[in-house]
Amino acid sequence: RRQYPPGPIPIPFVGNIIPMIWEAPGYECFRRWTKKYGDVYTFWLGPTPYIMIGSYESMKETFVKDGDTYTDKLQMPFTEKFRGGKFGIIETSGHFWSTHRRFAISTLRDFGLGKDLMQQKILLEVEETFRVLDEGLGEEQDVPNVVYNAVANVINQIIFGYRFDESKQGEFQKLKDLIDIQEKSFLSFKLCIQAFAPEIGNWLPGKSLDDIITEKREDYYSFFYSQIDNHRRKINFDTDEVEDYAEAYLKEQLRQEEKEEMELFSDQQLANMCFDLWMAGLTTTNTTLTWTIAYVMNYPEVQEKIHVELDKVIGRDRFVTMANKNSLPYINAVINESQRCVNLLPLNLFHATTKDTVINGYEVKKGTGVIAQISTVMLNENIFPDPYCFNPDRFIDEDGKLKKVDELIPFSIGKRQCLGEGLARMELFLFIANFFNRYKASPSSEGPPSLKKVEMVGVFPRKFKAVLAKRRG
Ligand code: HEM
Repeated sequence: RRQYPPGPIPIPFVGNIIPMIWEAPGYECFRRWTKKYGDVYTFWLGPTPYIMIGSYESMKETFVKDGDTYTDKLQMPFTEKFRGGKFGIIETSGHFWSTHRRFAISTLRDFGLGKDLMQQKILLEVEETFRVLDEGLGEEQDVPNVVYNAVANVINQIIFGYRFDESKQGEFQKLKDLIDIQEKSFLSFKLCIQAFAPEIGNWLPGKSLDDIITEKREDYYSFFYSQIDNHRRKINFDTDEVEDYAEAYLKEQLRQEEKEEMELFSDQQLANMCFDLWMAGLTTTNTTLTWTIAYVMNYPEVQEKIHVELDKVIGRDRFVTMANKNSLPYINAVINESQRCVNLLPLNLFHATTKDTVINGYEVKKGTGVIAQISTVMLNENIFPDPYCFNPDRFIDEDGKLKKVDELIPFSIGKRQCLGEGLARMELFLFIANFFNRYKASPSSEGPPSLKKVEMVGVFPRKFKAVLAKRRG
């Protein structure tokens, strides 16, 4: 331990994971350790040390100013087994990772900026959401379920070019069940321990990670491979026009084959890229949206201010579009504050150093785990006084304009910062602004949605019912 920055004393085999699991969802132990040991300390996940970077300033010194040093990943053995090797983007490193990251970013950027495809696809889902919710006006409705379907349709449209309409409900239900099982699995104490401290976890009773991986892997990948086959059958290689990510990838695959560099753009990598984009794009955005609606419903004065702003700037019966974003500072402040309070990833994703380096005076070897502790930064009371209080006004300045606060980093920081940030921001804005422009949301007979985070290690979608009234039209 002496070679690493000081931190909490690890217990053999489990390291420091017990407080993280006990103090769900995990923010408080990290905040406590940052106060006790400083903004750079060591946290042990089972037998592996991770250097935690717990302040914005230290993240800038490391992840930003020396970005290339912090881009590697340590792949967990169970995910390598699930994927069938080192594939995808979230857990790969080096040239392979940077090639696919560049390709995915430029493809998404092309959809967003070049052709406005992204906004069109999202607005289509906003419209569909209205159609479904309008059918239950005045009754208690499962709003999160409607939001979930919409977000799943957006990501599926972007990756595979189609939405789950009536004819695809069976296929969609199968995927939903799989995601549900995955979420529930990671809420299990055994699986958490097994993932991070296998020596102990393997001995606990109940289904093992290996059992679950073997059971579910085929179900997931058969969906992605059948999509790839469908695309290959229909694709027109004679034009450079692309409508979705899978099509863009297959065309790039052909270009690479012509250069005889086939391994980089294999089908297995495409299936894993789709898996990563699908999962990362669905669960994060869905969770943030459901919590945002839940926060607003708990603060009627916030909903009132949203309505006043929308009435002033947008007016009656039209969609809010990205062109209106800069004229709606209060909605932007509500989304910022929701993202800060949702604080989706108490631990964030793990990185590793690409070379020997020095962190806070400590010599650190290549391949050492490092984590940008974004949840601690977003709960720093010096930047965000009374940090657990939901207060969108903290993002509004004296002139009523949106205040930029650097420490708001829900998408993380550095070269592996969220790749879907542009898409996510667009979805959050278009869904929240249009939802509250159309409806007033009131609590069901059970009261406003609970804002308690009880699950271990993560933040999960809020489940609640709401009664909606149409504001106009
Ligand atoms: C509100 C929504 C979202 C939030 C809060 C969020 C947050 C994050 C965070 C914190 C990371 C980890 C960055 C790090 O390693 O330091 C990440 C990575 C990632 N996100 Fe998101 N994300 C969101 C939506 C999306 C969407 C819509 C997509 C897909 C289009 C996406 C795709 C990814 C991918 C692929 C990575 C891994 C990037 C890499 O390792 O290079 N995310 N995200």
